[in-house]
This record gives sequence, C-alpha cells and structure tokens, in this order.
Amino acid sequence: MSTASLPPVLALSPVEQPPDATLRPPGSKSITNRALLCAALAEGTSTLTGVLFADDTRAMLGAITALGAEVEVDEAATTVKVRGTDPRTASGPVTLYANQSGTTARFLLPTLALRPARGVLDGDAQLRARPFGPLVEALRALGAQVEEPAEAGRLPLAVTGPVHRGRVPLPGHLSSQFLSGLLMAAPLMPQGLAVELTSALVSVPYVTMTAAVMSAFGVDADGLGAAPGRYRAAEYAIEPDASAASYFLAAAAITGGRITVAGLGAASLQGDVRFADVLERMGARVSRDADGITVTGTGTLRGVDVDMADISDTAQTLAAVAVHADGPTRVRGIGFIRHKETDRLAAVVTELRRAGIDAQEHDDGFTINPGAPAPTRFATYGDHRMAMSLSLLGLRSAGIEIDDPRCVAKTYPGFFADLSRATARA
Ligand SMILES: O=C(O)C1=C[C@@H](OP(=O)(O)O)[C@@H](O)[C@H](O)C1
Ligand SMILES: C=C(OP(=O)(O)O)C(=O)O
Repeated sequence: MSTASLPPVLALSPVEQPPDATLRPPGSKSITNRALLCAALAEGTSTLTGVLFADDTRAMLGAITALGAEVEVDEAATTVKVRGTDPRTASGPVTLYANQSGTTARFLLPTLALRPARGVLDGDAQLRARPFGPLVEALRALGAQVEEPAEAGRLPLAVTGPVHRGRVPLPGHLSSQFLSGLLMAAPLMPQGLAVELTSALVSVPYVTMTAAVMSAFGVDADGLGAAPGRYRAAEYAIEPDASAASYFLAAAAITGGRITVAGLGAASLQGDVRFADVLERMGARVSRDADGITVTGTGTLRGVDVDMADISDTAQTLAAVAVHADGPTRVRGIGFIRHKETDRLAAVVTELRRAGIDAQEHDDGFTINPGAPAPTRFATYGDHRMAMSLSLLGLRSAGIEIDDPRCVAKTYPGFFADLSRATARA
C-alpha cells in the first residue's frame, strides 16, 4: 500500500448511513520497531509476522540492516526474517537514518553506544527539531562519547561506544522512548543497566510493552533495567496497531454506527486500547472479547475530563470526537505532546478554531467545546495523526478537506482507503 495515489488535498464526503464494519488495521508501529530491534540483537534468526510496513518501520529495517543484521522481507505476507548481529563486535563506522521516526531514533541511539566504533544518527527536518538531550546525557554518563555537531540535544548525533558503567539517572517527563531505547540495549551492556528516573514518566504503557517484547526474545527487564545477557531468536506475531484503531472506534462513536477492530484482544500489549474506555465514558457502547473491540455509537456523546498521559497518541482522535459531544471535553496530562511530530496541542486547537469550533489550549492539554465544523481545508503540519484525526470531522460535516494527506505514510499508508471501506456501507 502506498500513498502515491492520494491527491495533494483530499476532499471527504460525509457518510450516507451509519457504518457497520469489521477491520483489522496493520501491525503496531511500536511493537514492530521493538521486535525488529530485539531480533537484530538476538542470536539466531527470528521470524516476525503481522509486521507494519510504513515509513517509520522501513526506517528501522534500514537501520538494523546497516548495523549488520540480515533481513529478508516478504511484504505481501507481512513477514520479516531477521538474522541478528552483535554490535559489540562491530569495527567500522556506520550512519543510520531515522527519517521522521522518534521510536527508530530513540531506540537506536543506545544501540550505537554498544559499538566500539563511531556511529552517526540523523533524521529529517522534523525529527531534527525533536529532543534527544536526556539520551545524550545518559549515554555520556554511561561512558560513551557523544558528539553534537549541530545543536545540543538534537540530531544529527555521533556516538562512539562502548559504555562501561551500569547505572544512570534519566528524566521521564519528556518521552518514554529514551527509557525504552536504553532498556533494549541494556542486556548487551557489560554490567547490564539500572535506570533511576529523575522525573515522572509519561507514556508508561510503552515501557511495559518494551519489557514484554524483550521477554519474548528471552531477556527479563523490569521496566527500569536488565541484567547482562543475550536476546534469543523468536517467532513473534505482532498485533494490529491500537493507535490506528482509535480512528475507527471514534468513527463508530461519531456516526452512531458499529465498527469492530479485530486482533486487539484483552491481552493487548498496547496502552492505546484504553481509548475505547474513554469512548465508553462518553456514552458509546463498547464490547471487548478475545478477538477485538467493538464500538457502537448510541447517538449520545457526553463531554469528559480525562488525563491522557498514558495514551497521548489518541488525544487528537478524542478532540475530533469531542466536537460531536454535548458538553466540553478537557484533556489533561499531555504537555509533552508539544514535542511530537509537531506541537500537537497548538496544532489541534488552531485547526479546530479554523473550522469555527471553540477550542482552548492549556499548558497540559486542551478544552474542546462541541460545535458544527464549517467547511474547512485543514492543515496537517506533516503530522500523520493530525491528518487521520481531522478526517473524522468529514464523517458528518460537508466541505472537509485534508491538506497533504500523504503524511499518513509515517505509520498508516492505507489509512484513507481503510476509512472509506469501513464507513462506506451499512
Ligand atoms: O515507545 C513507543 O513506541 C512510543 C511512545 C510514545 O512516545 P513518548 O514516549 O515520546 O510519549 C508514542 O507517542 C509513540 O508514538 C510511540
Ligand atoms: C509520536 C509518534 O511517533 P514517534 O515518536 O515514534 O515519531 C506517533 O506515532 O504519534
């Protein structure tokens, strides 16, 4: 699936009747990038199934190949075989390119610090604007050399390992990805690693996910460290992406239809499945079973006051739902999403106001008042989640257009095709 056939501006039409559909979104970006890295660091050949193919995971595939893993891709079968490598035996320099992908970049920097050679990590302009300072400080504290040829705490960065210490302080309030990246490299550090958090951790479920994927590849991690050891090759099945699922569950709530997202059962590793709980609090009917989550819109949506620090990738989805509620929605706990693909608090409030919706930005979140969106061409800020969330406003309102819809290539190239399939028929 590619975004090449999408126009530069996508015009959306409201649904003719409430949808009644089942779909299985592509594999989880977060799990794919963890499984690819753990497999690349493992002894033996792993087989990953349900792999996401999108810009962010292609960045990780390219990087582990550059690091010396052997990768065999069968995209049609969503399968990747990875023969692992040991970065501690590397000799030459390497350059890795993370494109726009925060996970790829933050997961790989600590792995570069395992190599007794110089490794350069870079990304596109958007990723170069995102913070890396806590990881730079942590790797230096562990004994690696880090050069910051551009700006302090920003890509590009050059890292020369190996590390030789095993304890490190780390702030948690900006991003959990720094901790996840350190944890995945931890078993290959000479003393393992113990991290001491110096500020409250955001996006906590992603660290639990990191420990779960590490454990599937034979390493025990407790969320703050791991003992020295080796990953073992595994056969690993990746779940559908729960953040991607949020758009479809929201679509059912907004339209009064019924949509089932298959493949996200009660044992899901992804915190974002809890977005369905927020829809339930708002008045949608939610059922969960071993195979998936179904949301049925009831025609009533109440405004909510909700902390989304654990599930912040779904905050923009909720903003689109909140427009259709019967009272204000206040989202808290997500000041850190100003450092994602764009300043997501400013972006979502600016775009909703452009459509005539009464929305306010706060230090830690936003308030959205319900309203009828005026015909609007929405800017998307190179942020896939702006494009996917704002497209939900086109389900009930006429004249909604999405600028640069191709930005969904970051995590979900087939999003607009899947949205029109899921919402086209009763
Ligand atoms: O570890 C991960 O896979 C992710 C962690 C989250 O980032 P932060 O920890 O920066 O909030 C999330 O927003 C991102 O899409 C994926
Ligand atoms: C924040 C995101 O991605 P990343 O940090 O991995 O670039 C996202 O997918 O919403």
